[in-house]
Amino acid sequence: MEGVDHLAHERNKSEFDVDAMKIVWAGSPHAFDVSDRISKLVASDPGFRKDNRSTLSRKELFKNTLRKAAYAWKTIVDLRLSEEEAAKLRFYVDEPAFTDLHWGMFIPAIKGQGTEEQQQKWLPLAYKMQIIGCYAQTELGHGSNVQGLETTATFDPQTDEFIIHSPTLTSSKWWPGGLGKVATHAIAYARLIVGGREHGVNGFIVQLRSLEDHSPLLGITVGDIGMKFGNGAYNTMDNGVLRFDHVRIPRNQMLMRVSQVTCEGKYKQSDVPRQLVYGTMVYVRQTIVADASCALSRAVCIATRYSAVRRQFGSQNGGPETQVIDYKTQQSRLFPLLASAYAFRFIGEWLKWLYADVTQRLQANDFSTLPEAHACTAGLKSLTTTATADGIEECRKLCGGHGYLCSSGLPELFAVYVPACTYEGDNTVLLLQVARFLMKTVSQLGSSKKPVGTIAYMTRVEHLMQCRCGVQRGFAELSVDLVEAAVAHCQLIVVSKFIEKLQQEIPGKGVKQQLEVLCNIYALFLLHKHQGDFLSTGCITPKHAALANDELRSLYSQVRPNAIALVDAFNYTDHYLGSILGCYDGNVYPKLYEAAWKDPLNESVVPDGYHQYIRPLLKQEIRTARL
Ligand SMILES: CCCCCCCCCCCCCCC/C=C/C(=O)SCCNC(=O)CCNC(=O)[C@H](O)C(C)(C)COP(=O)(O)OP(=O)(O)OC[C@H]1O[C@@H](n2cnc3c(N)ncnc32)[C@H](O)[C@@H]1OP(=O)(O)O
Ligand SMILES: Cc1cc2nc3c(=O)[nH]c(=O)nc-3n(C[C@H](O)[C@H](O)[C@H](O)COP(=O)(O)OP(=O)(O)OC[C@H]3O[C@@H](n4cnc5c(N)ncnc54)[C@H](O)[C@@H]3O)c2cc1C
Repeated sequence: MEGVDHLAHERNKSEFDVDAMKIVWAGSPHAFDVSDRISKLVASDPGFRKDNRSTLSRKELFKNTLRKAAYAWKTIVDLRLSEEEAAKLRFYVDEPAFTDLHWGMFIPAIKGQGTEEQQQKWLPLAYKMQIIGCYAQTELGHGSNVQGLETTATFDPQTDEFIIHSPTLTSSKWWPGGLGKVATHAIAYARLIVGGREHGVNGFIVQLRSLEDHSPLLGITVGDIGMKFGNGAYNTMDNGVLRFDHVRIPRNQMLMRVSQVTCEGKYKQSDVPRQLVYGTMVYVRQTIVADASCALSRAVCIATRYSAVRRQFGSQNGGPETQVIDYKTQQSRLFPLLASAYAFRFIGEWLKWLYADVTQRLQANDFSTLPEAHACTAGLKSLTTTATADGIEECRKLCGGHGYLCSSGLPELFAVYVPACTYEGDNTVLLLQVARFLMKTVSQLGSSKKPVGTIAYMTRVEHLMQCRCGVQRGFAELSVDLVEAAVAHCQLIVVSKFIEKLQQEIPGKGVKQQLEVLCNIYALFLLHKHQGDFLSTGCITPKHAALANDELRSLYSQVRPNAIALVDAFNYTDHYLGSILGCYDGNVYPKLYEAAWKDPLNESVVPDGYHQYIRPLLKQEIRTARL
């Protein structure tokens, strides 16, 4: 049955132009072209093979990641790929690595917090990978509370240097990706001390390892923090520990866009807000939102294709059993996730626009939209990563027992993805930031400062005006409710941006109609899930709730014939999906059967350890010996 498309009958049912939807998903014809070309290039190159990750030891796994990163770099250089193509290549190689932090945080931190001069010095080295950087902020004792970091950077005017020091065990840097075994440099965050006075946390470029033999420089103790959740998964990354023992760096290695220290030991603050020291996190949170739709769509693609292949019960007169995708319960779990994948794709696009807009304004010294950008990136990062991590696990369950096999791709995807709920800001901590922003807005309602952008709706919510006295009851006391309010606010953004997307012209037969169905599913599913809140606040009546439920059922029926085409529109190669259950041709069973025999445990019919442990048991030798 090799070469047969087992999902062809499903593909024939679809009512829209899948190729046009692929362009909508990618964002533009150009983005589609790049993505399509590079994903196929990676998939066809045996150097990027990844199906053996779960069976390798940590050392083998890590060395293999180093090999792949070097091979990816060679490919990028040999083929003269553009920055966009290179980023896509790293994405489709699909293996967390030190390069994520080098390109994703180290370089952006220098760009965002370095002066022109610093950028000119460091960026060319970093772009050519003549130095490899990481982002060393978190410590053993403090991650969320950045102001609580203990590492110190004390200015020594005698030598025009900073002395970077870890005064306590808890001040050891702990977690930075790429730090453990690879990075030659770090952006290390430390409390700035000038003339005995403290000036808050700032970033410093610190060389960690020799560029000759990779050994740690004087005063640096560095290593890996150990195995993390799951086999393979995020263990390809060398998250590290780092201690500084009075390490000296030149003064001009303090990132000086936000504040400066002169050679005379004078501390100066620029006109830009201090919060720009946190700017790299805003940037990365925005990219994490865009990534969420990739991870969720990947899981949904696997679960949808497999649900169309898998049959259980319902055979009539010896005919085929029912495809599990036809069960309403399966649809009610799967289709809201499919809708979420599309919703997150569009919110990711919008957030990218918002970030570009705020960056442009910052360059023109307009800081007015920074609080909103912070709230949106923090809140949407929290919402989308929580929903995606939960969604991947739901997809595993939707695939029944086979979803638990590594060859389904779902266990590894979950293990790799789930720390996204913690890194770049714990999701609850981030929602508290959104709540703080919302409460600040509420407290200003009625003043001359009118809320705009994503909070413009607040002026239209009458009862918020009366809530103000309640808010003063204490933020901490009400934090549980405030976090719920923050989630609701973020969901409102997601829904409204999905609706705005539909107001644009969307070419392709039936494409807009499909997106309308998905948008309605996303919104009505939320209403259904939180109907208690909507009913108790009088926003809807029980009749509305029942209608919403009926409408959802009808929407699921409309998605059903298009489900396979809607996941085909993600345009994922089998290599990227990394899942037998999700393979394009749906030829699941022979592939599962074949894969089982390739497991190292099946290399011999009689396992290692038989003579030592099984035979003595069977022969009752163990019991005899004990008696
Ligand atoms: C199967 C294989 C798959 C393979 C897939 C591979 C792809 C995967 C690759 C993914 C790569 C991802 C790599 C991840 C690497 C992770 C890196 C990290 O985690 S780096 C460390 C990140 N750390 C954090 O995020 C820490 C979180 N904490 C904070 O951000 C802050 O400390 C805080 C905001 C929680 C509190 O800060 P504090 O100064 O105490 O703030 P206040 O609450 O007092 O607020 C003061 C004021 O500032 C405003 N504010 C706060 N933050 C910001 C900001 N970032 N930007 C702008 N403004 C900010 C805040 O609102 C307050 O404003 P005010 O007007 O006073 O109310
Ligand atoms: C895989 C991975 C990669 C990482 N990579 C990097 C990296 O490259 N560079 C780097 O610097 N860091 C990195 N980190 C660290 C990461 O940024 C932190 O772990 C994260 O910010 C959470 O901080 P924490 O560990 O201190 O959590 P904690 O703050 O200790 O959280 C523990 C619990 O306390 C709760 N909590 C904390 N504060 C509050 C509060 N104010 N109110 C209510 N509840 C609260 C949280 O919700 C959570 O439930 C990485 C972490 C992981 C897991």
